[in-house]
Amino acid sequence: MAEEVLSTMRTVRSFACEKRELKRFEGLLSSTLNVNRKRALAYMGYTWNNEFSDNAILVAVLFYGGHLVMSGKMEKEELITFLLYQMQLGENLYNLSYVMSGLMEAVGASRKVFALMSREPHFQLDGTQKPLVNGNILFESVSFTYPSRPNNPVLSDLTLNIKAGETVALVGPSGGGKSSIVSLIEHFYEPSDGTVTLDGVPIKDINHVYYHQKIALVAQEPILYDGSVRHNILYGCDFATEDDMLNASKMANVHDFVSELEKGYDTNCGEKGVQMSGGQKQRIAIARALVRNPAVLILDEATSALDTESESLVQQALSRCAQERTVIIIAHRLSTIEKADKIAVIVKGRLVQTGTHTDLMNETDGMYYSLVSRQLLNAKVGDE
Ligand SMILES: Nc1ncnc2c1ncn2[C@@H]1O[C@H](COP(=O)(O)OP(=O)(O)OP(=O)(O)O)[C@@H](O)[C@H]1O
Repeated sequence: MAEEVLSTMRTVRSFACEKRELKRFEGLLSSTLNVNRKRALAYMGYTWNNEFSDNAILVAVLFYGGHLVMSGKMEKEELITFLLYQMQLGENLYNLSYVMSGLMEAVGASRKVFALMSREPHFQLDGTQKPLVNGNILFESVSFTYPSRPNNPVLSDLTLNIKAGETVALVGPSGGGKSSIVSLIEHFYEPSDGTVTLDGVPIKDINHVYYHQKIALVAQEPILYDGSVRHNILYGCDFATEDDMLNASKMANVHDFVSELEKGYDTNCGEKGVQMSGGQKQRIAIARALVRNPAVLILDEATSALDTESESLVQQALSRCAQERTVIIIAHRLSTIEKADKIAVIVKGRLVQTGTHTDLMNETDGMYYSLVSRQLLNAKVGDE
């Protein structure tokens, strides 16, 4: 709990929840204290019992042994020998109980570790194929349900063909399943039904490392690591040169702001990128995706944290690099996807419309038309 709260300190402070979190922490500490108190009591009982039995046995042995010696049934040397053996045995049993309690503690703690170690993943990343990638992605009658919510189907019988070199935008109401489509393309999950293929090869059969060199994702919430800007851009891309990194940075509009920093590309981004602004994080994440020169580029709300000027610069850069590759864009601001080759409207896990912006705007009773009209209306009301 302490780790979670410390790493989200800004949220805690901005909602003035310090005292509440402190209380929660105290609550957890006092339950730990209760367990420790019980343990101390049990240990005290055990030690008293042990010492009492030890002394009781000694008294009994001395009493009965003394009686045997005095009545001539036993030699006094034999009694002393017996006493010495008995004391040694007692000590060893005492030590054995210590070892046993340590052992029991270790068994309790290791149960979780072994459960994790023997956990079988839902699917193996054991694909071996390394096909030549052009960037055709095909969803064939795909249905999908998250394993944690088996009764909540997210995609139903979805067929979507994304041709190589096309820029395809996924739009639709929030919660419709757009990011889930991206998760399936990224092979974070496997569909419950149907197949997802890249250039005709089911993605589960493609080598994991090879596949992710060809497909790059800029996620909704870009995650940066504690390390330099260079380290973050080149993450998992050992084959890229310094020039590749500079090119990608220029394309993603990172170069200008990094050049103004004292340490340039060696500037630290901080844990989870906390020392960068939201827009800078997104641009670094875009550079990280571009540096590997992917055949398929996925942008999940990738420019949502940018101001209008940076957004248009990044959009220009993205449309420049979109010419040579397949691009899949999810954007809520529909103005950013007007130029896409194809727009797929996803509602409640189903594909309800596909076509270009012009085609879909002609279908005045369609979902896309109403989404665009609503956004235009909101923008107008905002302006007024
Ligand atoms: N990891 C998860 N586990 C269980 N259910 C999830 C998970 N991620 C998303 N969902 C559910 O799947 C449905 C589709 O979510 P998804 O994120 O794909 O929608 P979306 O169209 O991308 O939404 P948005 O536009 O708001 O990002 C939602 O009902 C959501 O609650």
